[in-house]
Amino acid sequence: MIEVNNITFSYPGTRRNIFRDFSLTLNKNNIYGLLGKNGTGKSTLLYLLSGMLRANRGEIKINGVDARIRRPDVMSEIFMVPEEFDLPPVSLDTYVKTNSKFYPRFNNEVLANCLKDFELSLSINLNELSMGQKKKVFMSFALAAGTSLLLMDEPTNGLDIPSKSQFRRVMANNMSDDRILIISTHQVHDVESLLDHILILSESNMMLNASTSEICKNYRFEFRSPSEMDNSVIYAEPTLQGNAVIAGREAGSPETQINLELLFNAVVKGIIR
Ligand SMILES: Nc1ncnc2c1ncn2[C@@H]1O[C@H](COP(=O)(O)OP(=O)(O)OP(=O)(O)O)[C@@H](O)[C@H]1O
Repeated sequence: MIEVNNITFSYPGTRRNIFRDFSLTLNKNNIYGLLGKNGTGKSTLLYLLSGMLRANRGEIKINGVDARIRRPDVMSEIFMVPEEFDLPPVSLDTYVKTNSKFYPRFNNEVLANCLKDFELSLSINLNELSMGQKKKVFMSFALAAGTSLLLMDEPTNGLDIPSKSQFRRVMANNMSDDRILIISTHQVHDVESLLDHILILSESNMMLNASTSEICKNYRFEFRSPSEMDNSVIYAEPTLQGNAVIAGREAGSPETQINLELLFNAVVKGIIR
């Protein structure tokens, strides 16, 4: 469990509080989608959770331990895949032998399976990879590390079209009950089928903090013709297939799949809270 308790944070040398008296609780066995407009603080929040940035006030507790302490046993339970990163110019084998020892539950079988799903070989040199291939290797390593908290910033940026469905398969196959996974992204279609919980961040506060089951229980996401636009419609956007609609869901009516882009727009406009 992660508890963010009343944190205030501004970058050194700046006056603007990115977070002010901000709190959040995250529970294990959940894949969280962290959404928000540019500059709202999604990456900053991931860095704060990882312990790489420190809040000016308040505290972040990872499984009951203050993240700022950076105790080795706490750090070995956290893995962050940033949006951009470099890997050292070594073979994957050398990289794994050097770095896997920091993660007590590192699982070579998981690494091999993830790389296979991404159609990558185990015998590769990290300096011979494209950015997209590096991302697949690093995400495979991250999943194999078996940490209880896994943070991913824009994981599908730079992945080609087939790799995006490979990504969903890899994530779904390797998510275990005892983990918290947070995916920060603007590529909502790449992740919407994976998520258990949606967090929508606006400047310094959470505009939506709801499980996908709660959202599906209360709302229907569908396309409607102009003649079907009745009082049940809460939010609508015109599209080529008709109006994309969020409508109130009557008890007993079938659940629909969340249209995350539509939900995001409705929340940002203050129509759904
Ligand atoms: N190193 C830094 N120094 C000062 N300000 C920073 C720094 N990094 C980010 N910021 C500011 O903090 C705010 C939040 O940035 P952050 O990168 O967390 O947003 P984001 O929601 O991840 O944005 P995006 O969707 O564009 O990736 C922005 O206003 C940004 O200008």
